[in-house]
Amino acid sequence: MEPGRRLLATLRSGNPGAGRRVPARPDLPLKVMLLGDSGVGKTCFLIQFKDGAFLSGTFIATVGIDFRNKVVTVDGMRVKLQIWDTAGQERFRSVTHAYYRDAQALLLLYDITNKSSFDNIRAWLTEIHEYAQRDVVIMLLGNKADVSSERMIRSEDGEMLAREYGVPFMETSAKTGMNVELAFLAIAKELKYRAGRQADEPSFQIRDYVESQKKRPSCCSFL
Ligand SMILES: Nc1nc2c(ncn2[C@@H]2O[C@H](COP(=O)(O)OP(=O)(O)OP(=O)(O)O)[C@@H](O)[C@H]2O)c(=O)[nH]1
Repeated sequence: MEPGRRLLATLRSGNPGAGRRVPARPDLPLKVMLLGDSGVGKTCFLIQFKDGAFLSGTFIATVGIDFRNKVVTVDGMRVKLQIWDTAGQERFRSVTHAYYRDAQALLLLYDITNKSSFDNIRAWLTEIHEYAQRDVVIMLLGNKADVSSERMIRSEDGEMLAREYGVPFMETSAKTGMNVELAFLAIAKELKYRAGRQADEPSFQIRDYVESQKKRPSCCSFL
């Protein structure tokens, strides 16, 4: 019996122990990592999700690795996301590699205004295949979609690369919040689904879900 129902049943039965605090239903803990070149917006992406705020102004590169927790509710279940924000700079790679193994999901970001951050995605995927779990959930994100005037990478190119690697894709903005929550929710849904599908639960396809829910930047690219 679920803890909530058990509490209700105990209260109804008038059991003397009914006044005791019943522990909340345990959260499903999940580890997510943010990866991508330095400056693509990983820290801002995390802050936007966690606090709904955008860190503008001087760019301060992450040193090593840091994490934040956020609980989301997915189809009635509390999912505790532990989100690791990694330093994109090359010199911290050996530190961050050590954390790949424990991650159940990876959000891999590039910056749509920075071509080299997109060109480096293949190298990131090679590292991921080397260090992460085989069944890790990967999502490709083209961040800074709000800066359409400086766009260097077409949305179609992001889509093509994602299709080649069989991963879901969307463009995001840590500044406006576009698709930020959706990225984490889609991952939480996928991992919750994998953790234990209920008999009456329909099957879940993360790519279909992302395609049906994602917002597209309002202005098309100049490319
Ligand atoms: N316009 C716009 N600027 C962004 C966005 N995301 C991040 N930025 C800016 O890009 C710069 C780098 O952002 P960070 O989040 O610090 O980048 P990072 O990927 O964490 O960088 P490292 O810690 O070095 O790996 C900052 O000046 C941010 O204000 C976005 O979605 N839109």
